[in-house]
Amino acid sequence: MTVIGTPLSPSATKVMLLGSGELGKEVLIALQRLGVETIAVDRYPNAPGHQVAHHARTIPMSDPEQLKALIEAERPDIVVPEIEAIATSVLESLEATGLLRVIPTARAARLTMDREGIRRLAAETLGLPTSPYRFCDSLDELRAAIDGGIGYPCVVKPVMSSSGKGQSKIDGPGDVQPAWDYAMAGGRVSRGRVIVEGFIDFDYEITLLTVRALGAGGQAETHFCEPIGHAQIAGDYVESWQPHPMHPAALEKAQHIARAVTDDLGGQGIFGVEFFVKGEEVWFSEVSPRPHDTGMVTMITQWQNEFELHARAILGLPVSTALKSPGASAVIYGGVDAPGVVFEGVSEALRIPQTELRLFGKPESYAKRRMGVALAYDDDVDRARELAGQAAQRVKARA
Ligand SMILES: Nc1ncnc2c1ncn2[C@@H]1O[C@H](COP(=O)(O)OP(=O)(O)OP(=O)(O)O)[C@@H](O)[C@H]1O
Ligand SMILES: NCC(=O)N[C@@H]1O[C@H](COP(=O)([O-])[O-])[C@@H](O)[C@H]1O
Ligand SMILES: [Mg+2]
Repeated sequence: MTVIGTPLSPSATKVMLLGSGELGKEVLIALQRLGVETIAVDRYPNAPGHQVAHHARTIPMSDPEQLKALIEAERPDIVVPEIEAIATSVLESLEATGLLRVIPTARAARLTMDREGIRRLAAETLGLPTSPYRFCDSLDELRAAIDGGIGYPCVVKPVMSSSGKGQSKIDGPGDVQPAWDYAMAGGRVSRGRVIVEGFIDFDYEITLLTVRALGAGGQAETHFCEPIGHAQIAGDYVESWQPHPMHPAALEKAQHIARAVTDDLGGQGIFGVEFFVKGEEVWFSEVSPRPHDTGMVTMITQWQNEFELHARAILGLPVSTALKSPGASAVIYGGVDAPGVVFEGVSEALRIPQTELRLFGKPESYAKRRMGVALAYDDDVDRARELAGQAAQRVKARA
């Protein structure tokens, strides 16, 4: 049974977020509402989550010594990874002491830290359908992998990256060298290894938010949210909507795969399981053992959004994945490279009916940095997409 203490007192239930961007910020808000004492950690000061937590700490989270020292100093009950680039060996050794819990598990954080652990688990251990793939450590190996069977078109990604950073599509031999160079420059943590995947010519792609929470008897239970459709440009999500209609056979396959992956990863919390779908055929793409960027739409579509679901599941509380209304989200990019930007058009955006905005408060804008998101609801999901898109377009950052 869950008990929650009083923040800033000896009885406090303390949760540390490793990564405090837009997703962590909402998890922190959900935890605060449940009376949890929160510690937000990120690699740079004044990250979105730093601005709403009880405590804000800035360290390079991929440095094992600094991460260990911080966790030992703060003594959280629960550690919640929010990005993948974390020294997960430290989490595994601390979890083994039994003094704290890692969400969902330290092993899940390690396996999803880079693309190799999770891809080999899904495709080779669990036998799930994925794109064909090879891992390569040099340009020559990349060329050999493509010529040796992956073929064209294909997609190259640094093994450790997200939001499309360092990712490119290769249509022919002339694209190989630029794709390699871009991957080397674009990973979140530099490492000379990439995955090359055969290109899947899908009809649509979805995120299936999957929650592992505790039932009344204390046993793990799996809950699925309605499928979230999304559109990506250069590997980064620009728009998402929920629900995305699916053929019942495809939905059943996706749920079956999501259950297989999340059962193996174990623990408590929400997972964003990504799929490519063509007709009734379904490919597993990847999984985040944490809230998913495309799931920001649930801030307007679900009674319990993905951040609240994560907070509840982490704490061992009951969850509901029920839909409140169909809806959509549209990303607001920085558009400019500048610190301390000013957002114009906010009231014009919110004059569009049935919309909401989130401005994340990132201290510095880059042209392609996600700075906010517009949300809209409507019984008609296409109408919701139009409204969210219009609202996002009206918001402009300036230096
Ligand atoms: N093998 C593939 N075939 C077709 N499209 C692909 C393939 N791999 C990736 N993509 C496209 O690129 C997008 C991003 O890929 P992926 O999810 O692997 O990258 P990511 O950097 O981990 O993104 P995020 O962290 O935002 O989820 C996918 O959602 C899809 O639109
Ligand atoms: N696809 C993963 C994802 O969306 N992660 C989210 O982006 C933040 C980093 O943003 P930044 O690169 O702008 O600092 C992360 O902290 C997380 O909230
Ligand atoms: Mg992805």
